Amino acid sequence: MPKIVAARLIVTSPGRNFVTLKIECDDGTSGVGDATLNGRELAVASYLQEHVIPCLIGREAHRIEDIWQYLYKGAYWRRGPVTMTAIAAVDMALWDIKGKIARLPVYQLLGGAAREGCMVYCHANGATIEDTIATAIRHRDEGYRAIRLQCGVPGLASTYGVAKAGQRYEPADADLPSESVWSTEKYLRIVPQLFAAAREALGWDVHLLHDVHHRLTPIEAARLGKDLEPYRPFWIEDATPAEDQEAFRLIRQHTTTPLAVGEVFNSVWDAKHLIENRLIDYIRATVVHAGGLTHLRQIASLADLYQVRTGCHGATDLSPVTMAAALHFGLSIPNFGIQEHMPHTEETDAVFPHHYWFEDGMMHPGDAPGLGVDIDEGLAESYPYRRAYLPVNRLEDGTLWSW
Ligand SMILES: O=C(O)C(=O)C[C@H](O)[C@H](O)CO
Ligand SMILES: [Mg+2]
Repeated sequence: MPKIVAARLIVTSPGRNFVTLKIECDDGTSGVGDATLNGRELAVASYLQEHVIPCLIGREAHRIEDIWQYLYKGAYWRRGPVTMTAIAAVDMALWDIKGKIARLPVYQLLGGAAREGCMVYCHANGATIEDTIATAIRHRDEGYRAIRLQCGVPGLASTYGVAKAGQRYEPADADLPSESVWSTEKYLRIVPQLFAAAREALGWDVHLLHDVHHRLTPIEAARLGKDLEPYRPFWIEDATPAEDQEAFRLIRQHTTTPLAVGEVFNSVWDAKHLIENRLIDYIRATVVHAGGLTHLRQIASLADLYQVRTGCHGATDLSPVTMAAALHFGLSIPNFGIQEHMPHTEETDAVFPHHYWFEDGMMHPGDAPGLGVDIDEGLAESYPYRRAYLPVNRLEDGTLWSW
């Protein structure tokens, strides 16, 4: 049985920060795991370096479940984004190692392909409705079958999901948190207009999605859901902050627009009430922030009992290692719904050579043994870490609000 002899962290910033864990075994096999927590990268790196790596040395790499339980129960302090991201990195690297030793892609170890590929959604954003729709048309022509629409809000200088003129959208945009101003009233006027224009321009054969990004109260979210019903959105996401889980019952009572929640969740316990009470339709927990493949499978299994499907988070702050793991996961589970796909920059793709591919609106993890993604450590070294924060958000009167 291969034993873990070394584990090290690679922190790199090819345009944005990524933390990667590489585990090495005495038979020469190695595996990689993503440990990136946007804006809090070094907290996870330090947790791994100081508290996890010393416990890994000498353990049998094949005992994934036991190592998971050891790191979770053995820490005494459970859950939380830093802990669960660190455990996820170890878990991904161990599945990668197991696949390489078995000479099988990870999805085969998880039960094999349950579908031909994973339907993905991309992002269309623009300062105006017209700009957003022009981008959506381009993405549809590239083959995407599902597109998330976000547009600027007249009267607000910036909003979540919309890039500055001529730039790619990247939320961690400054050395210290930048501040944006938010108006629910202005926002609720524009989004139904965006969806009406999108159906007019794109027709009905493409799925349309929208991310509220935690900014509405339950009754405002209910109104948005109702207003969007005529345009049949695939989902609205994070309609209200999910700490207040009963709030989703109120939203549900008013609208049939499907609800997606959970990109900030890190444990099945965060999702249990929402799932068991049928308060959501899609669970967005991800491999990297929810304890790796081992724990995300548990979340998906619970969700499957209640006909809740997965819609894993896949923004650019999740590295190509997570993207690969998400595709192995999505291909193999019974209740896959959709996977977010926000392509990485060329610099990031070069640092993380990978085998996954996109065709005709679907992605596939490829058939390389393990996760099918690696890290070019020499190239990674040429992009040193740069501190970067997510913005904060305030109402027009200065009240701090959810970003
Ligand atoms: O991709 C999404 O749906 C997001 O909401 C992206 C998040 O803002 C981003 O990952 C935060 O780091
Ligand atoms: Mg989101």
